[in-house]
Amino acid sequence: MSGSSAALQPPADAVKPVRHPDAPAPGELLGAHYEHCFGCGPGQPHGLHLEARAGEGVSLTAEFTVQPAHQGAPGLAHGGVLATALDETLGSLNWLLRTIAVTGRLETDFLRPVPVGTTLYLEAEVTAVAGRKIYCTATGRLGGPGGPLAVRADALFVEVKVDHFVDHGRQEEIQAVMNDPDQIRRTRAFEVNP
Ligand SMILES: CCCCCCCC(=O)SCCNC(=O)CCNC(=O)[C@H](O)C(C)(C)COP(=O)(O)OP(=O)(O)OC[C@H]1O[C@@H](n2cnc3c(N)ncnc32)[C@H](O)[C@@H]1OP(=O)(O)O
Repeated sequence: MSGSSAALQPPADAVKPVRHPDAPAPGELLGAHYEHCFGCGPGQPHGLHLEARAGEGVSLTAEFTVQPAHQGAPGLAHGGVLATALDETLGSLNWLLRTIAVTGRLETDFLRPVPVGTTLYLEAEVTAVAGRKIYCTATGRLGGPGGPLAVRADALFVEVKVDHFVDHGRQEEIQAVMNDPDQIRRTRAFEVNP
């Protein structure tokens, strides 16, 4: 079964998303937003090391290669890891809007098993925005853009202030980010508009 629930249907007053004028150009790699992010950070040895690239409008593509550390069943990717890849890809869209937002709801369809060693090719786009609510959708294909559809997701992200992280995050990590002399790295840790 597939298709998103009523909770992920944009309301009647939803509008089309607007790409931020300073969003990276189509084709540009977005880079990791935070070194220790499990989804994209280079500082996580068993992380996904997902690489996202800006697309046209408010869309992007991303890739990640399933490693032995990502197994659930023997030789197959864990479903939670695949959901993480979708979540990270969808979350990266907010950089194109220059909005700080967190996942409120993520609905995932697992359509085919994904073997270890496979590169999952992901495509995502924001479909609608209603106030603080950002509606988006993503697919993951085996091997490349024309590969078989393996996973898909619909999600709702909710815009938050940077206080969301400062108030709830462990002080150790928040302080380390705040003390980073690199302003871009500091702001991107929370995907904040610099
Ligand atoms: C920095 C980028 C990192 C990217 C990494 C990948 C993304 C992530 O994994 S983020 C981490 C996982 N997510 C989280 O930890 C979020 C935890 N949840 C929260 O903090 C809160 O519940 C939060 C912020 C989502 C919403 O709370 P709050 O700010 O009080 O807003 P709230 O008033 O409840 O909701 C706002 C609107 O969203 C809707 N909404 C909120 N949650 C949901 C949900 N689960 N399903 C449907 N609608 C929802 C509400 O109904 C409300 O709608 P309306 O405006 O029409 O009344």
